[in-house]
Amino acid sequence: MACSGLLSNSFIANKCFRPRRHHKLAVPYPRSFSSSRVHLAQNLGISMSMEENGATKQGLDVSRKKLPHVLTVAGSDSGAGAGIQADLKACAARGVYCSTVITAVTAQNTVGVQGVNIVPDEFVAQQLKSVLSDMEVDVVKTGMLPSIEIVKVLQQSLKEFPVRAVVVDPVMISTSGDVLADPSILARFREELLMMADIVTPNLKEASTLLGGMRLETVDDMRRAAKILHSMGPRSVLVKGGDLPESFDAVDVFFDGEEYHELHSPRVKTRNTHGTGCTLASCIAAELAKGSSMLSAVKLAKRYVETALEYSKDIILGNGAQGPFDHFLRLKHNTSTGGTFSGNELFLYAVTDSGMNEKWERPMEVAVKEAIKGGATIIQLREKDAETRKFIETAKACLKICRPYKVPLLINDRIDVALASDADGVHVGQSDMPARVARSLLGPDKVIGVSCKTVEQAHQAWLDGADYIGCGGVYPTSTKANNSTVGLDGLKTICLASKLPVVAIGGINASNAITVLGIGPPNLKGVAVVSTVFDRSSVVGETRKLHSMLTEAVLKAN
Ligand SMILES: Cc1ncc(COP(=O)(O)OP(=O)(O)O)c(N)n1
Ligand SMILES: Cc1ncsc1CCOP(=O)(O)O
Ligand SMILES: [Mg+2]
Repeated sequence: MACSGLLSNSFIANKCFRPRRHHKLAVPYPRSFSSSRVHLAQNLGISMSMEENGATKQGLDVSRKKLPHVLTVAGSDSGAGAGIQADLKACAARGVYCSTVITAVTAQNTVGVQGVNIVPDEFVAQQLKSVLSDMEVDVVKTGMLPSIEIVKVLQQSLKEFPVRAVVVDPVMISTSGDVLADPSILARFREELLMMADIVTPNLKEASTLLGGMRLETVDDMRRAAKILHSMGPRSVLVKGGDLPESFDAVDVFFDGEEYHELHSPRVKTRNTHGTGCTLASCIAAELAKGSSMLSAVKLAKRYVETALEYSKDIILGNGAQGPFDHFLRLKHNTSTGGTFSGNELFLYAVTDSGMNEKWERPMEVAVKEAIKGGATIIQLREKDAETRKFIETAKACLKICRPYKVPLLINDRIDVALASDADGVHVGQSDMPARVARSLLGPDKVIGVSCKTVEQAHQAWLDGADYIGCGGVYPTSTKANNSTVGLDGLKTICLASKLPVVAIGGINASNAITVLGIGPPNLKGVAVVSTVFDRSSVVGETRKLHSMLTEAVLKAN
């Protein structure tokens, strides 16, 4: 039996328990998005035959999937908040391979830029050739281009090795106000680089500088700037309004030559904004490499940056005015749930139901105690109709039962009840309070579970700082009316996509629990049950039966 989810379950033991030719496109330079079959196939992640894509057979794997690939051409930031380092982190966070051509090495920190050492243009050319001639780059993202010669070198390289899209972040002024590009480069930007850009992403200062000092103080000014910049050649323009005075939201203006889109996001109060421009542009590039349209790439990138800023707002690093942020959303949460929640707690997850308790004339505390005695490894109080005060009292009483057994007690839906009772966490669904908000209310030490039926929801749960996801209904159940099912296939797809541990829920009982856990992904950590343990005359008996079946399956698989 394929039972790796179970195999990796340490909780039970604890408790009792290679080169390929570059696809040259027959598309006129510099326009880069092509509907050619090669690129359509690449967008879909399908490898074309060797003969079709022009590669030779020798030494190649015909069946391999195309890896989305962004090449960043930018400067190195010793503080690692911006530049090449930010680009690498951003692409990694978005699941895209990132290669690097370094144009300059800067000495900088949170205070500012202390030194810039420009890489000789011949060596920039050599780096470009090394990567572009070999590594199937989808999208090039440019950052700091510190000399006209380097811009020329890049232009030449892209003529020789066209890519699908070019994202130009016109880095001229760092967030600390230091000028990073020679002013004479401006003309070249305007005449050449903007011409080859599929999108250019200036902030207000950069847009103003590119437009000869145009005053940009309102969203209408940004719209005008976007239009003029668009007339200079890029296919799309994103003017970022993060520095717009007196705006409540952060407003960016996107213009593709036809339509304007005002993209609003909540303004995150933080000093940790160093590298947001590089990160946003890299994310746009990453999403384009994965196949997104330009507007959705921009939207996804904005949302990611907003999330990362929110997560990193309290990080303290360096003494300067602007700190870096955490692209992986982990630094702040290193201490999440005291670092103790591993996911193994999800092995046998008992979710209460007051209707069932009433039917069997059993107080909640008794039901919880029996479930724990039978081997439940985590409890959730799911009380849909309880009065708030009573719910808090019950939660407190159940916590007294759970704590000596070190069994976490979570509260379904009600963050207020979790806070008031000092429960170990909450479980929220897609129509409940967003996990990100729950996290900011509960802090880093509480457990947060999120119900997910799709890969996108699972990804968002991770972005939002959840600790696990509940996936289901796996099977139909009368416990939760009108609940759509994902089946075993859906469960497996979500587990494989999830970076978080997963517990399966919905219609799980003694006859199918082993099959469910047997589907294999190692992050499938357990089963959550309601009726199988609580709609029975003996909670302890039913829980024990399920626990010993699961444990036996683990031991057998081992
Ligand atoms: C472990 C676990 N997984 C999923 C759910 C369902 O939560 P939700 O989608 O919010 O539905 P309700 O339980 O609130 O009806 C859960 N409770 N526990
Ligand atoms: C709360 C919930 N969420 C998805 S299915 C479900 C109910 C599961 O109940 P049962 O274990 O009785 O099928
Ligand atoms: Mg809910």
